[in-house]
Amino acid sequence: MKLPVLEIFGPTIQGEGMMAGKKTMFVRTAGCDYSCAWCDSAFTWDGSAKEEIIQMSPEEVVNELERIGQSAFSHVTISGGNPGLLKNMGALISLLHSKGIEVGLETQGSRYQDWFCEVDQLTLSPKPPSSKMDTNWDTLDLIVNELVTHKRIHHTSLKVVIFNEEDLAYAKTVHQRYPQFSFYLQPGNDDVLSTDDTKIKLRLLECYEWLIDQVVQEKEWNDVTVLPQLHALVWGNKRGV
Ligand SMILES: C[S@@+](CC[C@H](N)C(=O)[O-])C[C@H]1O[C@@H](n2cnc3c(N)ncnc32)[C@H](O)[C@@H]1O
Ligand SMILES: Nc1nc2[nH]cc(C(=O)O)c2c(=O)[nH]1
Ligand code: SF4
Ligand SMILES: [Mg+2]
Repeated sequence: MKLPVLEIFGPTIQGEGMMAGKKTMFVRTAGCDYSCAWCDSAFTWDGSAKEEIIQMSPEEVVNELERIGQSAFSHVTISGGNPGLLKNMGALISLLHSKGIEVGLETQGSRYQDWFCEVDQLTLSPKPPSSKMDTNWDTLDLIVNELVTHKRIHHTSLKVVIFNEEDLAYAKTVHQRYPQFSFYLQPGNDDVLSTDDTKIKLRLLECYEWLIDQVVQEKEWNDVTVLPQLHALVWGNKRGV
């Protein structure tokens, strides 16, 4: 019943999507079934941090969250890697709920788990062409059908990262295929290795402005939300924030 954990950090703010700005702790699991060309967390799957992976029980995860967060949090975001690969995540979610802590989770939507229906804010982030990954639409349809059947629409959002016009066309396909979910567009960070914070921040704002310009023109984008990665704007490419 252990989970491969790579990082536990916080309290910080959720930098992305439907809960952007919300105070939260993070649990980052190791391992991903994708290898996105621009992944900002490649250390979770490329082997570079394999010595840092700790197999932890749900109780050990909660103990560590409470050790570093004290009582200064009531929300936990689980990300990765792809936490959707882990069949036994349900036990951690139940334990957090039993302590009155809400749970958000980030996944690309390449695998379904029953416990998706227990997540308070589930973000499905299918990957556009610039990632060089292919979307399995049958799997994404299955996940969406399960979430709709279990009345999870208001606990779920879609978020697509955008680097170019081809990505925007892909995002439009996703939005039109699953119009029932709130939809977020996020500018891509094209320099995930840079340590020059001033340069990163200016570049991210430039990409954010470009994305806003694209969206405001078009009727098809009338009910989307365009948000940058707030943590990247504040802290650049720093890990553990
Ligand atoms: C690191 S991933 C982990 C969760 C899951 N594997 C996923 O991709 O949804 C968390 C979020 O960061 C986004 N992301 C990763 N690299 C990015 C980049 N270079 N620029 C903008 N967003 C990025 C992903 O699209 C995803 O929404
Ligand atoms: N502050 C903060 N917000 C985030 N939202 C999604 C993140 C992720 O890496 O999944 C992330 C992260 O790493 N930090
Ligand atoms: S799916 Fe998420 S963690 Fe996996 S490679 Fe892509 S962005 Fe990185
Ligand atoms: Mg991140």
